[in-house]
Amino acid sequence: MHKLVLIRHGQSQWNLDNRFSGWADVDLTDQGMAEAKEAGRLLVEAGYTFDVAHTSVLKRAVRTLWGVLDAMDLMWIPVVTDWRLNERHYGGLTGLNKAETAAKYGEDQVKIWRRSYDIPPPPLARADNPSVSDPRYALLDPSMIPDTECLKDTVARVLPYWHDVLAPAVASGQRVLVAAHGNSLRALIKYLDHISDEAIVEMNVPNGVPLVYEFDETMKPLRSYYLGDAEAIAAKMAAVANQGRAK
Ligand SMILES: O=C(O)[C@@H](CO)OP(=O)(O)O
Repeated sequence: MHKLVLIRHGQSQWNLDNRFSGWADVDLTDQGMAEAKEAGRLLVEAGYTFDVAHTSVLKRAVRTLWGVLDAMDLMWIPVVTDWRLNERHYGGLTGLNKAETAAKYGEDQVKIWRRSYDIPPPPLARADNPSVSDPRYALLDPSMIPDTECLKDTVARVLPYWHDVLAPAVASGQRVLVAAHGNSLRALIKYLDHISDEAIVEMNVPNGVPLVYEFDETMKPLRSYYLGDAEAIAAKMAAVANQGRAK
């Protein structure tokens, strides 16, 4: 049997401020860093260790990974950063307050923008897209840099990373940790658990909680589970869902 551990970053400043983040490079709050350390502690307690870690090119995921690895005394393992693990691009909503956006456009519209499978938020104008001139994407063909993304678009970049990089590593026996984002993880989870386009709308990933996947020898997912207190995890998931309320 093979195992893989996924973790969404801890609370970011814009999670706290309830703003759409997407590709904006927002840092963790002190609580977010504490969540990362606690996740590392839980992983040690449950007997986990890792040979390699993968994360996005956004500091809230990178720093979460650092916190987890620090708590596990594993800061020496190889770390691979890749833009394909980035959060879903939030287009023209990036930086806006979610509750204010819901008050202006309605909660239903915000839920469509946040959670529908194939309806993207309004795009950024190319000239206003800071990622185009961001050095971290300099090696990317500019046509690959999105101006907005729906979850389907995120699936289209996350799955090649799964098939080409992550799944072969796990299948070869490496113990892999992935620190990423709510929607890049929803993209992967949708694929691994065969979740329908309709059902994925109601699925929210809590901040800073390790999610373990078990696979058979052919990399067929057998089961998955979060580590930690079930009630606290359910409360964190509900809090994520409620971010789209007008209040
Ligand atoms: O703002 C974002 O980029 C994401 C994750 O924090 O939010 P949401 O849960 O609304 O998709």
